[in-house]
Amino acid sequence: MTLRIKRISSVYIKQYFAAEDIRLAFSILMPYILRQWKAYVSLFAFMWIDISLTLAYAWFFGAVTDAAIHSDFHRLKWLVPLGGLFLLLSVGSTYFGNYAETISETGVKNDLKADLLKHILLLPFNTISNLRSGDLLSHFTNDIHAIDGVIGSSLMNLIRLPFIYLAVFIYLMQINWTLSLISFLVAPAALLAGAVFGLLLRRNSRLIQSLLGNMNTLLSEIFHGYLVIRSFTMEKSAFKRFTEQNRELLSLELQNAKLRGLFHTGGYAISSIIFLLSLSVGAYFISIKVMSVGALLTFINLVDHLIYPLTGLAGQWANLQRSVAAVERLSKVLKQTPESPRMPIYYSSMPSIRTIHLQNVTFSYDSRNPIFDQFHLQIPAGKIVAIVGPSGAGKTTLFNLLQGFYKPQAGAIWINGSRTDKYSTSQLRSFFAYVPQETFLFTGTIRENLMLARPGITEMSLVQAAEAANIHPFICSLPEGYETKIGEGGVQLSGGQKQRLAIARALLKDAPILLLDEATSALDNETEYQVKEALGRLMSNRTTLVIAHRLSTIRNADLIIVLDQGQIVQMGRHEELIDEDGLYRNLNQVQGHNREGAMVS
Ligand SMILES: Nc1ncnc2c1ncn2[C@@H]1O[C@H](COP(=O)(O)OP(=O)(O)OP(=O)(O)O)[C@@H](O)[C@H]1O
Repeated sequence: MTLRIKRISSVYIKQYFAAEDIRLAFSILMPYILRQWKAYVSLFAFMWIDISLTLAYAWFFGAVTDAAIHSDFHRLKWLVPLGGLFLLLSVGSTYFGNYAETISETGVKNDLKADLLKHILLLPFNTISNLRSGDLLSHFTNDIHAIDGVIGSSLMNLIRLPFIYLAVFIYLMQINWTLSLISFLVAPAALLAGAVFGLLLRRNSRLIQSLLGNMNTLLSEIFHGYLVIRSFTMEKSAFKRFTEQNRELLSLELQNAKLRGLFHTGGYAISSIIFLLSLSVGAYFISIKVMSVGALLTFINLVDHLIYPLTGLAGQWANLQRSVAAVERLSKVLKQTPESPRMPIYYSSMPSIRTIHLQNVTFSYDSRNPIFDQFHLQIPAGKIVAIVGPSGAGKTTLFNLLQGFYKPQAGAIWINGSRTDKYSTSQLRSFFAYVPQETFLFTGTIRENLMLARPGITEMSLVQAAEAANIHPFICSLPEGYETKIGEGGVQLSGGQKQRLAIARALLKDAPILLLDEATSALDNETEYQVKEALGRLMSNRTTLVIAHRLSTIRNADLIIVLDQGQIVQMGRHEELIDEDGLYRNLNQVQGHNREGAMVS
């Protein structure tokens, strides 16, 4: 039994102090705190001014009272201006102390926020795909704001409160040691109440933080999947999931409020008892002439400083723990190894491309089910190469590997005679202009969306690219032309218009390898023909890899590679492959094309 109690209490003590978590939090935050060292040194100085002023004020009240009782006008003459000086000092230190606190807290938070985003932008694809977008958002909206306890006033209070307690206790002992000892008697009760409160509050705060992350994930899913929710009449179930989480949050917040309420009431009760006791015993001491009225006033003024540091310490400790939990959540992202130490930059000069070569490439997303196993592929320079194959064959994965979004577990990819892992991320990304399967446009104007492909582009190149993608006439038909705002994700555009903008953006990048993943799938036949014609001109001096499901779109390709379950099952030109008894002919037949690639009526 005693062993069990010992074990339980050791678990609680461990949980309460959580030394390892605190060490981790400080190891992450210390560089940011040190960057704001001037603000922290000022805060430390203001803390001492504050402690000194607390004692000085209490002494002042006593001295003024005694001087008034004894009609000592000579003393009052210099005491009153001294009080004014204390007041000025107090106002000044409060103002500058608050200012230093804001600088230190916001400075740390801003730097941390910037570094966190930078870190996320540099994470490898396989890491980022395992992190939930709602949690990532929650790091910025909740967690960073919850770190106050380890960087701001709570941290300072953890240092300040023991000092103020000690300073006041020594001072009060000199005034009247019997009275001081009475207040000392409640110290264990105050400490214990604080400790229990701290532990419960910390546990609740952790649950709240994690629930906020879940709610952010749910909300981001609702907003991104808005169309699906409305068309599948999922409004009720989405709303129900949200209200359930919201209710859970409310109940946790209420528990927190109850805890705080209980704690503050307890603290208030203890303070009031001590006040009454001190006043009664003090009044008795005055009546037997052991104490002056001024001394009692000083005592009463200060005695509260013997209670709130004890109860307050636990509150500050709970704040610190809550912040430690927030840093712990941030550390899950921060400890992930970035892909490269620096942000890649845009390379404008277009290197000439010779070949792309995949040698013995083995790759799997989950290290268990290989998408490619000992895969070989030689892509000739300056040609149009089409990749076809059934869904899930590995076509997009091939594009992902080429661009270095994922690294093969074995084998190597060579571009221009060098292994891709020998290129910096900036160099590697400069080789490719990519039109992904799902078009993504940014909130802003058409011009802004095109310009991001190549900073500092001339108006002529911009228009040329838009013309090549057959989107220029449409842009000119809009009242605000290139300055038209396209809404979040380009919601104000049709699928085909978005796709043509994405093609123009890729063309503007002027990279030597063009990767088109179903880039014309949203276009009608006429537009597709025009875009392809324009693309054809642009493809002339670059290597183009095209993924296409509609086989009619790739029959002029220089080389068609037929992929099935990560293997090349056929390779050749359309005319050669259509004659072979194989997957390519089957796929053609399924799509109802004849030998020339025309639709069979
Ligand atoms: N991020 C990922 N994590 C885990 N598995 C993935 C991931 N992306 C794709 N896969 C799996 O890898 C396989 C190949 O997918 P890939 O997207 O390359 O196929 P695809 O040939 O481009 O298909 P589609 O024509 O349908 O676009 C599929 O089985 C898919 O489930």
